[in-house]
Amino acid sequence: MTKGFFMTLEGPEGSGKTTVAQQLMAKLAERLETELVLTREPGGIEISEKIRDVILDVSHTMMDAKTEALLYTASRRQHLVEKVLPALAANKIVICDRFVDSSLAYQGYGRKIGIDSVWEMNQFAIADVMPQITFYLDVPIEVGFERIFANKEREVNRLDLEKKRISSNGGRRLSSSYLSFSGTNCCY
Ligand SMILES: Nc1ncnc2c1ncn2[C@@H]1O[C@H](COP(=O)(O)OP(=O)(O)OP(=O)(O)O)[C@@H](O)[C@H]1O
Ligand SMILES: Cc1cn([C@H]2C[C@H](O)[C@@H](COP(=O)(O)O)O2)c(=O)[nH]c1=O
Repeated sequence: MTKGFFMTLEGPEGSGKTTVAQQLMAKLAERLETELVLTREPGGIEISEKIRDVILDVSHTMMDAKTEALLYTASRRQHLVEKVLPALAANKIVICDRFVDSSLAYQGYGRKIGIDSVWEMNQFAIADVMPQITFYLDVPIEVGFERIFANKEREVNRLDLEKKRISSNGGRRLSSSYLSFSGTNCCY
């Protein structure tokens, strides 16, 4: 049985998840004694950051959609057991930039693998561990991409290059896919 509190941020690239996560962290730290952990997916720990590098490498244009989905899931599993679950067991508040909803939206809908298949694959990794609350930053995909491409310091990754070609229709599909599986604990 986990203790602590697990919250996640979701939304398209450039929607402001990292910015909001840092602000949330600062506000909570002002008000609470509880220890806070700010982390991200894919990544957050050494093994998962290495998996992130493999996924986002611009030279990996041959990557199969299911391979990509499995890599996100493997990264999630390791991050969960090595960082998130121990923090929750120690009664900490964990704020995570992306979690399983990203896989449902990007791999399930975006890559057309299917929500049920991606959910099933992720169950093997997360075994019913879900956030108590998810904040969805509802920013149009085009606005998010304008922001990130305006930031010359941000390294452009394989997925950014792909999405530069995404039409506004593709963006709307991603947003509506997030909304389609939002649960009662989600602040979308
Ligand atoms: N409310 C906002 N209005 C305008 N620009 C913003 C806002 N919030 C964040 N930004 C800017 O947009 C860019 C992306 O923000 P941020 O990194 O927080 O988004 P993100 O959702 O975490 O992106 P990514 O998915 O690429 O990690 C940054 O340059 C940031 O300064
Ligand atoms: C967790 C997760 C992420 N993605 C995608 C979304 C982004 O394009 C990249 C990197 O994430 P960032 O927050 O923008 O730095 O990975 C995904 O497709 N599936 C996932 O499960």
